[in-house]
Parts: sequence; C-alpha cells; structure tokens
Amino acid sequence: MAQSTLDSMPGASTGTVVITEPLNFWGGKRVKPREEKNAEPVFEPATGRVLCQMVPCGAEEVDEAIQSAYAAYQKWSKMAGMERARVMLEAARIIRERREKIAKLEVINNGKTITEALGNIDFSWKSIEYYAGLAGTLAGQHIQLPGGAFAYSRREPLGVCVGIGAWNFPFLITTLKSAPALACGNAMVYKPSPMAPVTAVILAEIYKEAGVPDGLFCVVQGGAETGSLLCHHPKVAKVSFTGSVPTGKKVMEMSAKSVKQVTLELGGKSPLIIFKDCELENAVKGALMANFLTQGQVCCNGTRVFVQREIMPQFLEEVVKRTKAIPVGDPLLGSTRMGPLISKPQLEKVLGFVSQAKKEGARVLCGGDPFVPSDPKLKGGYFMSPCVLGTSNTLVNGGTAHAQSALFFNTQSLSTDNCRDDMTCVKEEIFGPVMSVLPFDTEEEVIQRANNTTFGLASGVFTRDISRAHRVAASMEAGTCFINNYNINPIELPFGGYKMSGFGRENGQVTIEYYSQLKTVVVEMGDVESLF
Ligand SMILES: NC(=O)c1ccc[n+]([C@@H]2O[C@H](COP(=O)([O-])OP(=O)(O)OC[C@H]3O[C@@H](n4cnc5c(N)ncnc54)[C@H](O)[C@@H]3O)[C@@H](O)[C@H]2O)c1
Ligand SMILES: CCCCC=O
Repeated sequence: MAQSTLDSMPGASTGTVVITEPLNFWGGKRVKPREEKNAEPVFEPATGRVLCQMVPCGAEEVDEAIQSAYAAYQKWSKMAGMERARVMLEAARIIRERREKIAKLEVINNGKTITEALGNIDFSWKSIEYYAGLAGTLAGQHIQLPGGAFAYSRREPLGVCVGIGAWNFPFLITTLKSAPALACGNAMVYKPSPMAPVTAVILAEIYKEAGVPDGLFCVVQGGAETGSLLCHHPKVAKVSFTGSVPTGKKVMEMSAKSVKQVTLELGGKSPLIIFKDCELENAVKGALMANFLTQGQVCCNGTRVFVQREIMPQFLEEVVKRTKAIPVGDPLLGSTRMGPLISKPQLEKVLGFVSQAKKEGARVLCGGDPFVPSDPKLKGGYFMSPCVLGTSNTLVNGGTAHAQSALFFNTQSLSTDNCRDDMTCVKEEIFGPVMSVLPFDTEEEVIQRANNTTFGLASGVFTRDISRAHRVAASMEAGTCFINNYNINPIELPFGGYKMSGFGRENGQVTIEYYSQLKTVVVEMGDVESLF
C-alpha cells in the first residue's frame, strides 16, 4: 500500500513537501502516467513552490479506469446494502484515524488553514458514515394489482458514475460524491481539479484498504480535456460535477449527447440580509463566517451583505475591526485564520475585482491588497488581506446622530463611495476574501434585490422577528436559507442550487435519488388475457 505521502506528513511543515508518487488510481493500485509530456506543475499556495507534477490522463487511460470501474461495479452492485455499509464504515474509521495527516496534506496543496482542513476531513468521514447508514435501508415498494397480480419496484444503481471536482474542498468533494454513489451500489471514476490533485488518491487507497473491489473507486488526473473524455464515454451513466457555471454548462451539453444523468453543483453570489432588529454580535460573526472561510473560496458564501440602513455604521465598525484582525499567514499554524489563495492567477483575479470595484465607485474599507507574511519562506505565497467593500453614504438617506458618531471612516466621501447592485463586485462571483456591503431600507426592497441575480445557491437572514425570518426564507430564490447563522451545512441537509447555481442535490437522504434508479417488476399470477 503506497502510503508514503501520508507517512511523511507528521513531520511535514510548509515549504518542505515534494510528492513524487503517481496520482492516478485504478484496478486497485496507483498507476503511473503513460507519458509525462503534458505534465503541469502543481504549486504549494503558501510558498509558490512546485509540490508535484500533474500529468493529464489521455483517452486510453480514461478508458482503462472506466473499464476497471465497470468490472468492480458488477461485484459491488450485487452485494447487500448492509455488506456495502460495513466496508464503508471501515473506510470512515480509517479516515478518522488518519485525519491529521490527511488534513495536513490538504493544507499543503490547497492553502486553507489546518483548523478548517481538520473540520473538512471530519465532515468527510461523517459523510461516508451517513451514507453507509442509508445503504441498508434502500428499498422499493410492493403494489397489489387486480386478480392477485402484483408489482414491486427495485432501487437499483446507475452503473459507473463520474465525479468531477473543484479545488476548494478537494478531499471533501471527493467523499460527498463517492459516499452516496457507493452506498447505492455504483462505481465511481473521479477527476479532481488539476490544481488540487493530491488527496483524492488517498481516498482511493483508503477505500481499497477498507475492502471495496479493485476498481470500484478510481482517480484519473487531468483538466478540461480529461473531463471531456469522461463526459463523452459511453460506459458512464452519470456525471456529478462541482465547479463554475460556464464549465457546468459544457458538462451538461456533453452529457446530453448520450443522455447521461447530471448533477451540477455550481457557483453562487449569495445574499445575506441583516435587519436592524438582529442580534448585532451574531450578525457580525455570521457575516465573517459567510465570507472568509477558505480565503473566501466557498461556493455558498454570502458575499452580498445587505444591511438595514439604521444599523450600518455599527455593523461596519465591527466587521471592519474584526476583518483587519484576521491572522493571515502559514496555514499549517493553529493560530492562522486565513491562508493563501489557491494560485497566482486566482490571487490576481481577486485583486482585479477589488481594483474594478474602486473604479466603479466602491470604497475599500479594509484589505484588498497583496499580503507578504513576515516569515521568509512564505514570500512567494499567494496571500492577500481580507477585504470589505462598503458604502459610506448610508447616513445621507436617514441615519441617526448616534449612528453618525459611530462612523470610523473618512466622512468626506459620504455621498459618492458605495457598493451598488450594478457593480461588478456585487454581480459576479469573486471567489476570494471580498465582502460587499450594501444598504437597504425595507423588507420588500431587499427581497427583490437579493433575488436579482442569475445565481441561487444560498441565502441568509438575521432578524429577531420570527415571522419575518420565515417570510424571507420562503421568498429567497436559493437552495438554502440560513436563519440567524451562515454556512451551516452538515451532511444530513440537502445542498444544491436554484437557477444557474445548478440542479440535483448533494448531502441528505435525497441524494440517494440522484445515484439510483427505479425498476418496476410486474408479476402476473393468472392467465394472460389477450385482445388478439
Ligand atoms: N455548488 C457547489 O457545491 C460548489 C462547491 C465548490 C465549488 N463550486 C464552484 O466551483 C468554482 C470554482 O472551482 P473551479 O475553478 O475548479 O471550477 P472549474 O469549472 O474551472 O473546474 C471544475 C472542474 O471541472 C473540470 N473541467 C474544466 N473544464 C472541463 C470540461 N470542458 N469538461 C469537463 N471538466 C472540465 C476542471 O478540471 C475541474 O476539475 C466556483 O464557481 C465555485 O462556486 C461549487
Ligand atoms: C463541499 C462544500 C461545498 C462548499 C462550496 O464551495
């Protein structure tokens, strides 16, 4: 069992790890790339060093992986749900036992803090436990028909499912797709993001160690080309995709050619609505949790923060003070709360959004600059200071004298600097640590503005008024609405988008529907009545 990458983890620190083991996995083992000529460097975001090479799989390798998955599917799908559950529970146990090592590797590849990565790994083993629990409950119905005839339905797997993942939760996305797939009796071929390729193969090794048939969970490395080979392959029954809206559309189009089932978990630009009757301390904490986890690279983040005008000054004072105090630095240190962004291009893209926001008239209330930590080994890392883009004319339209005295920024620009709904930073998914704050006056107005987006992944509301909370939740055109908190997504709860944020669901019992199909079996107990 090639466990050397994980075995080197306990003593590993930022800037020390180099990975040379193959990152593909099929037929029950790691597989070396056939040819190295298209190798792409994978960087450690905290240092900018090369961590490993990602070599994309070509058509023959993709086919080999899919054939190996299909062979395993023939065995796995015939096992009883309870038998599959026992293997999955063992996989969950192994992940739990190795959580620190896996989390460390995730941090080195992704840049998120160790505190968050440990939480992600715990979420991962819980997701496998959860679907192991459901595996033994999968059942159909028995239906009586006239004359003693009857029918029953069988809940059957789909076959070989493909998972294509994003880079922001590399190990977790791998488990959120594979756990329900395997519980239902499918096999899975998974393609991680080329920017975060190193932990999916660890999960493949763990499934193997837990006892799945060789080939049941395969990993192929690559980018768009490899992804497209997977979506076009005739032996693939379903594609579960997590990524951006433009790529999601392509995946849907490619999958449509052979009528494959599709789940799309796409981007967002979610509203967080804070009413003046909220518990302000919780609303401030909620806004930070809605924007700055994983350096703001979270699909369901509440990046459009609508604040009722009367409480804007107090809200901004607290949010900016706490944002400025976020410790940015070495993601492997327990005290760090924000690490580097995933890549140099991503950092430049996010800083570009901040510059554009300034040009369009927004006021940078804090952050939004490249950040160079004092530790010399982090000088080449992709760090930036977390940013709040604000509005400073909130008082012009009706603030109180008390609120005015709470202003902490330059009051000269009261009438001009603003985040507005038509700004690029408010309309587009930034996928970085940038919060846009917008004032509002009435419930009716804010509901209309919150829904005025093509995205629909999540939403949130802070208020003490219970009726208003549920009224707003019902009005949100989004797959989730958090009341008086944000980014609470445990495995038991269905997660997914409305509108262009996608369709299908991950997590929760409902996901079984997306990895299985119903067969109806009709049984005659008498003679055939023929009209002919
Ligand atoms: N809704 C969710 O659950 C969720 C979760 C995480 C991330 N996201 C979204 O993901 C995006 C960020 O991730 P990203 O930058 O990796 O997204 P991306 O769309 O660039 O890439 C996602 C995956 O698709 C692959 N891919 C690219 N082109 C392809 C093609 N033509 N055919 C098949 N596969 C292809 C990539 O290699 C990668 O594995 C954000 O928009 C974010 O909101 C959504
Ligand atoms: C896997 C968790 C999804 C959160 C969005 O990026």
